[in-house]
Amino acid sequence: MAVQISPSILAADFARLADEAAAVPNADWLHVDVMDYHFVPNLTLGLPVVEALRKATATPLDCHLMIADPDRWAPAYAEAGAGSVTIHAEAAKAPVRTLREIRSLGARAGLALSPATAVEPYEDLLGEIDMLLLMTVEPGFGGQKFLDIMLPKIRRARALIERHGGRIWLQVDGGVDAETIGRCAEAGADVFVAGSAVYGAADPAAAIDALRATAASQSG
Ligand SMILES: O=C(CO)[C@@H](O)[C@H](O)COP(=O)(O)O
Ligand SMILES: [Co+2]
Repeated sequence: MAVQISPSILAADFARLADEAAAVPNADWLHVDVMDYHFVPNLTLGLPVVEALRKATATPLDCHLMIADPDRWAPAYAEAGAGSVTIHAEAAKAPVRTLREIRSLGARAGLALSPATAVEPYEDLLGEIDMLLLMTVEPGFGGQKFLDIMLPKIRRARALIERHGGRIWLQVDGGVDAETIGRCAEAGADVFVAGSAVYGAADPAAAIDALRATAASQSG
């Protein structure tokens, strides 16, 4: 699978989101971190901002829902035009129903696992998803240090995905930068979220090109 880069707008200037989206024309996705003060101790943005962003950019939106009730809200993000909607396994009470609803609305369905959540118990859900998101920091904030202890989990997830036909994208999110992306790619990730490493750079588009090149050089 070709490397994909999904810059997180959590690290962008929220007062200039349309300009910040335009600053990364080479991004495959725009990663939109939705937080609700309940699932995580932070509050970011919700449906009205996703709807506005949808109109402001042609880049597909990769919505990462860090919210307490994804079963209730995830379909609305697909209806708002997100290209991909990812729910957390720790929060969803009816993940199969919710993932099916996301897909039926035309979006890709993602399942996210926080660092302490093992991937193996979710093997039976792999047929319901298009992307598995492994958090490589505790969810809630950008700018945290990459957790190296997640590398074996990335390898195990890649092996599981391959056993199921290799169709599912494997996304890593948190602390992904020029120094850590190569290890993630080598371990089997193929979609890379990067917030600070892109929007903290003087030239965000050049930072994406550099991240993509490093990941491509390390992926198997
Ligand atoms: O979901 C999250 C944080 O909960 C991420 O998407 C962060 O926004 C990534 O930011 P960096 O770690 O790359 O700065
Ligand atoms: Co995220």
